Amino acid sequence: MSKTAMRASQKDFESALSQVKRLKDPGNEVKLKLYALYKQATEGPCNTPKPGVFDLINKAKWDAWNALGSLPKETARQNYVDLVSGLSSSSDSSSQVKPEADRKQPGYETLVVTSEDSITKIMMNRPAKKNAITIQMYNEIMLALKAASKDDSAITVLTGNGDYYSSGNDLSNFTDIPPEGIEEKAKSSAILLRDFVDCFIDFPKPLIAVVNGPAVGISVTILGLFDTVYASSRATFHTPFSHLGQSPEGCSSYTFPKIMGPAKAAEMLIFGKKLTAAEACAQGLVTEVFPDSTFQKEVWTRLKAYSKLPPNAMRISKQVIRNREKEKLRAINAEESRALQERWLSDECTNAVMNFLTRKAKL
Ligand SMILES: CCCCC/C=C/CC(=O)SCCNC(=O)CCNC(=O)[C@H](O)C(C)(C)COP(=O)(O)OP(=O)(O)OC[C@H]1O[C@@H](n2cnc3c(N)ncnc32)[C@H](O)[C@@H]1OP(=O)(O)O
Repeated sequence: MSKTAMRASQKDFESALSQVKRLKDPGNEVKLKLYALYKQATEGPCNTPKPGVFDLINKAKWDAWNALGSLPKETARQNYVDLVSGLSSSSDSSSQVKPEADRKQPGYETLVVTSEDSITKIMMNRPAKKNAITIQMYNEIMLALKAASKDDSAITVLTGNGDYYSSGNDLSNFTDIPPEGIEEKAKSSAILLRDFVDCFIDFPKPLIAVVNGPAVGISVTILGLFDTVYASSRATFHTPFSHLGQSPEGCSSYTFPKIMGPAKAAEMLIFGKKLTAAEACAQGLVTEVFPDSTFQKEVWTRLKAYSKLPPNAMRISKQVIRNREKEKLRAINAEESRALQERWLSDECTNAVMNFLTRKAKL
C-alpha cells in the first residue's frame, strides 16, 4: 500500500513531531509548510485574526495556515507525516559524506580541488616535495582559480597537503632551459609569474589561505592578496629572497609595508627574517592562529559558517574593499616580475639555486 493511501495515526504524528527536531534546518519555506500543517492538524482551519502588515513573521505563518483552507485535520496530519518522512530520507542521504577521492574535480595532477558546502578548496598536493610549486602547479592553480571564480561556491580556500603549506617556487624550475637560451627562460618565467599573481589580484570572491604548516617564498608573498589568512601554530613565514639572489614578488613590495609597516617588511623581504605564526599574526599578515592539534577542525567549522553568508553581499564587499587598488597592484606585479627577470640571470641567483639543487644549501 502506498504511503499516501495510509492514514497516519496519532502515534505516527507524534513520532514525526519528535523527528522534525533532529532534522537539519530545512529552510524557511519548508518550516512554514510544517507550521501550517501542524496547526491545521491540531486546531483545524485558521481561526485567528490576520496579523498586521509589519508583523512579517506572524503574517507569513498566518498566510501559510490560512492557505490550507478547510483541509481536514486527518489529511493535514497525514501530509505532515509524509513531509517529515521525505525530509528525513533526503537529509540521511546528504549526510553521507563521500570520500574526498570521489569528490575531487578531475584534470589536476598537482592539486586536489574539491567543492562542497559552498566552499571550493584548492589543495597543493606534492607533500613529498613540501608542495614546491612547479610550472605545472602554477598553471593548475590559475586554472582552478578561474574555475572557482565562476562556480557556485561562496568562498575559495588555498591550502597544502602534508606537513608544509608550500616551500615556494620549485627551484628546479630554473634548470629546464629551452633551446632559445636562458634569457628566453627568464622572460617566459616572468610572464608566468605576472599572470599567476594577476589571478590573485583579480579573484572576485573571498579568498582564504589555510596555512597548515611552514610557508616559503611566493606562497608567503601572495598572502597579502588574500582576504583572510588562518595559520596553524606550527606555520612559519619565510621570504629568503636575498639569500637566493632574488627580489620580492606577489605584490609584497607594496602589500607588506602597508600591512606591517616598512621596517618590519624590510626585515622579512630584504633580510629574510623568518616569522613564527604568532609574530605574523601580531604584524597583521595572519588573521588568526589556531593550535596545530585543533587547526583543521576549528578552521573548517569557521569556514563552513562563513560560506553560508549571502554570496553576492560577500562579493560586493570584497569589490568595495579591493577594487580601487587593483590597477596599482597590477602595475606593481608587472614591475616586480621585470626585476626578477633580471635577477634570474644574475650569478647571485644562479649560484644559490645550484647550491640548493646540489644539496649544498638549504634555508
Ligand atoms: C615561474 C617562476 C616563478 C618564480 C617565482 C619566484 C618565487 C620565489 C620563491 O618562492 S623563493 C623560495 C624558494 N624556496 C626555497 O628556497 C626552499 C628550498 N627548500 C628548502 O630549503 C628545504 O627543502 C625546506 C627548508 C623547505 C625543507 O627542508 P627539509 O629538510 O624539511 O626537507 P627536504 O629539504 O628534504 O625536502 C624534501 C624534498 O622536497 C624538495 N624540495 C623542497 N622544497 C623545494 C623547492 N622549493 N624546490 C625544489 N625542491 C624542493 C627537496 O629537494 C627534497 O627532495 P628530495 O626528497 O628529492 O631530496
